[in-house]
Amino acid sequence: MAMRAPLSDLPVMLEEVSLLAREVTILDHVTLTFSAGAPTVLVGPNGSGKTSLMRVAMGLVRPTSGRVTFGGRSDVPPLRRAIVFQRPVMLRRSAIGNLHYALAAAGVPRTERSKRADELLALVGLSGLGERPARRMSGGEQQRLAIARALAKEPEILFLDEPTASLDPAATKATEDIIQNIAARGIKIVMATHNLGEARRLAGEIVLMHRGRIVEAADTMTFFNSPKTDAARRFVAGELLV
Ligand SMILES: Nc1ncnc2c1ncn2[C@@H]1O[C@H](COP(=O)(O)OP(=O)(O)OP(=O)(O)O)[C@@H](O)[C@H]1O
Repeated sequence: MAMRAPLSDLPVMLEEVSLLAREVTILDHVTLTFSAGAPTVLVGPNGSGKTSLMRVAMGLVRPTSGRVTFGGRSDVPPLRRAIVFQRPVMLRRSAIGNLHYALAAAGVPRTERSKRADELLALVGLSGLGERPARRMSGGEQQRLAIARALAKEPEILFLDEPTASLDPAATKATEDIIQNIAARGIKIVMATHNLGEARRLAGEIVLMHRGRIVEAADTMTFFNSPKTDAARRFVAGELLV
């Protein structure tokens, strides 16, 4: 059995987090908590800071100021956190080969890897495609394989950056089903999307970002039915936030 960290990374808390790059403010005093439970969906215009927020919350980037803690501790290595980027890069191997690599990196013993890889492929609906060269798979298949790969380390929290961007409706539905399935297993999902229908379908809570700030954070019903800020009202109505 792989050794399990005895402590939880949850909740992931950002307190007054700001991030500057070359004097440009990318995140501006963001305070937000990701707790176990239904998915948190990040929405907001291009460049509003969704990806940057996830990178900071994952612990990949240190904020310029403010604090990030994982289960109350700082500087916790990302053993129980995973992120799938918008354009995941696969190794030049089969789908199964990619999963074996991730399982080895996660410390899963060699004798258990084949069984686990098969389970992960099934979880993302790719059973039967294990021998395909990963880089030859379709965009939607690669996105699902990337999710399976991220699950190899049995994360408590999984960050997904626009997992259905550029997918057609059928592939989007398949990916949404997988996300719901993962959430139902008790893994906290935090994801960015530009698809408000998807946000409505998947989210327990919605966080609207604009110019590096959180302009509204509320449970999904409240966000869509009675947004408090003018920006959120306009966003929900489909107007452009500039
Ligand atoms: N390392 C960096 N150096 C300079 N600027 C950066 C850096 N990282 C991000 N930015 C800028 O910060 C802003 C926020 O980017 P981010 O990718 O977080 O936004 P986003 O909300 O995820 O956007 P999108 O919806 O387009 O994916 C953008 O203007 C981006 O160009």
